[in-house]
Amino acid sequence: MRIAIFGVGLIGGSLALCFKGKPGVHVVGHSINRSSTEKYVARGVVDSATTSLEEAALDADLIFLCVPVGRLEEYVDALSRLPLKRGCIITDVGSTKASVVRHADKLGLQGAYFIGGHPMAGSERSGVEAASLHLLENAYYVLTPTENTPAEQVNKLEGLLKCTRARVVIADAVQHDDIVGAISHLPHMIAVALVNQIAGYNESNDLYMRLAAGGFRDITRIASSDPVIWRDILLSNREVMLKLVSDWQERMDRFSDLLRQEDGDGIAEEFRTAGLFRSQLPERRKGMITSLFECYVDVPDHPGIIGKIATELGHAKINLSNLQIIESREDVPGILRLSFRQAEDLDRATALLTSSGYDVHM
Ligand SMILES: NC(=O)c1ccc[n+]([C@@H]2O[C@H](COP(=O)([O-])OP(=O)(O)OC[C@H]3O[C@@H](n4cnc5c(N)ncnc54)[C@H](O)[C@@H]3O)[C@@H](O)[C@H]2O)c1
Ligand SMILES: O=C(O)C(=O)C[C@]1(C(=O)O)C=C[C@@H](O)C=C1
Repeated sequence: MRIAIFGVGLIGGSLALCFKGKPGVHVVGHSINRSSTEKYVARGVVDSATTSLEEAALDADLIFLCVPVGRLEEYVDALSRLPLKRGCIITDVGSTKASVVRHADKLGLQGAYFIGGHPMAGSERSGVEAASLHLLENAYYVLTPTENTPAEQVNKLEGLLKCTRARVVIADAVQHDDIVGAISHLPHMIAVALVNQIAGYNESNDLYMRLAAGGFRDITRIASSDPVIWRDILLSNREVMLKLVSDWQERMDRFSDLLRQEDGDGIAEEFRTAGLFRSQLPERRKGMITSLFECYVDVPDHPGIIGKIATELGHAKINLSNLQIIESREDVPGILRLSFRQAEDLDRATALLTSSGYDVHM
């Protein structure tokens, strides 16, 4: 089986790593730059790489388009002009689905099938350097076949995606964009607006930046995402975003009213409602390179306490992937953030530390 990946960056590279080395599979990477193709091979992410679109697509059974959303349609067009292998499946990983699915449907590929795709995993990092074999593990992977897509082809793609260990979900492309606009694209816009607002204040007083602690970091991680990738996503989902921004402004207006009216009960109610909904979110799944499985441990301000916790975990053969002190002040208990690569390690660490008398929370 020959799998071609156009754009071997964070997502394309992570997919390539999932397929590479499987028996009978050859993964070919495509980039418009020779230096990039050399890098893909040197890093061992693909079996071969080329700058030629024709060469990459030739005889491919499966083609993944992993370029910015704004480039997807021209790739579908270019592929439609090539003599593709009969039964070839072309899929993409773009964060919006309606426009590319509509475009491919209109085009009517000869002997090949287009099935829109979107793995709901990622990170604020980009490029092949950020690719990971585990990125998509346990994440939802949305496929958006249309009524013209044969079920057999969808099943074939679903079967191939098993290598990623993601969970496939079938959705309508337009509905996908409404929902993902709300739970992914809007948060990115809010994070960026918030960072830029604070950066403005910081120009006259750098204490803003120096005091920015856990809360600011937690809500703004995604503001460091790639500008071109996100420009394309937001423009492609423009209509949906305009409605969502307007709803967001209404939410902010509500907060302004509550503040103006000094309505403490109303403010507390907003937090209560939000906390309740958030506590019902599905269990945190792996799907991000940076966050993985995490828990927080309240630690007393004793010298050597961090070493003691790390040693306890080590003795129990629990693999810690990161450890961060997020709050530590004299005479006040601190908070340790522990990150693990496996859910099982998180569960075992929680049980162990709780039985040793530590307060562990998620
Ligand atoms: N970053 C995420 O969290 C995330 C998650 C799911 C899906 N996606 C989608 O995956 C796709 C790729 O995003 P990524 O995060 O892997 O980005 P990336 O920047 O890591 O990779 C993009 C790849 O496309 C190539 N590329 C960039 N501009 C190009 C152009 N003009 N022509 C041809 N190739 C070009 C780059 O060389 C790179 O290999 C996007 O469509 C994005 O919407 C991103
Ligand atoms: O975790 C992140 O950094 C992401 O931005 C991942 C995220 C998301 O918003 O959840 C971003 C874009 C994708 O299309 C899918 C996933």
